[in-house]
Amino acid sequence: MRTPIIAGNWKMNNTIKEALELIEEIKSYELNKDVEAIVCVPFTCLSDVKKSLENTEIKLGAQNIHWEENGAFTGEISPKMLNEMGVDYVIIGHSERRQYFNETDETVNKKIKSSLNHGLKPIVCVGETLDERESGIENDIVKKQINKAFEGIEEKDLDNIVIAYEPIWAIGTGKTASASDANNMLGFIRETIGQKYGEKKDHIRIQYGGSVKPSNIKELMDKEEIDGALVGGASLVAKDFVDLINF
Ligand SMILES: O=C(CO)COP(=O)(O)O
Repeated sequence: MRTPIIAGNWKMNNTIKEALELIEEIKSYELNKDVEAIVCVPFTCLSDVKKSLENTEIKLGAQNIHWEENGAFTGEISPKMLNEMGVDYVIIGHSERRQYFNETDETVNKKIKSSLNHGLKPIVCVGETLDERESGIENDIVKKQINKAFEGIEEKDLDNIVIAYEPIWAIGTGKTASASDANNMLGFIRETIGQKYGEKKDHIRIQYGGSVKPSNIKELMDKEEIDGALVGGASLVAKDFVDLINF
């Protein structure tokens, strides 16, 4: 039985003051304890949000990481630094980072390994563009992303990794993959993991992401392969995020 997992990706939103207001509002609601809830906040808010999450079950996530522990990498943040701040999860390979910041399958792989070595749980993002889907090559694209991401990753680490399938054409566009399309792709991802790790494939949690809202969460979560959601826009509104956790 895989624990459902709802993660909010705040992206580049919220000052510290705004972040604390949002967390306070989320905390004012009763949350389903059977669902793992995570907020992935900007680096600048990590420390304050961590304090505000004390005595709650909500986990803390970051949105990126460098694979080295330290060194001449101006503007980057290392796993050691995130670890010190009490971060539990880190999003790796989000399509916005692949598109705007030269994230590649190779750097995604290095970041996953480094996160695991420092006790951080990676949320590994994969997904195809609209062009790729219309050309019918979405499975090939996602399979390649998964295989590269998991190169050199040991079976014992699978319990600490989450995969997020986010078709790029569904992010922030209001277009959601249909629940059955999403379910099919997640099943395909699980099979791809199974080709490498056998039965362990049933342990790994796979999220869907892309215009997830309170109005479509139930249909998505009812699907067998969908273990949770990685949520952008709706995670910035306290009541919506709470409704997603309490789907
Ligand atoms: O990119 C996403 C989460 O990482 C999805 O964003 P939206 O939920 O705003 O479509």
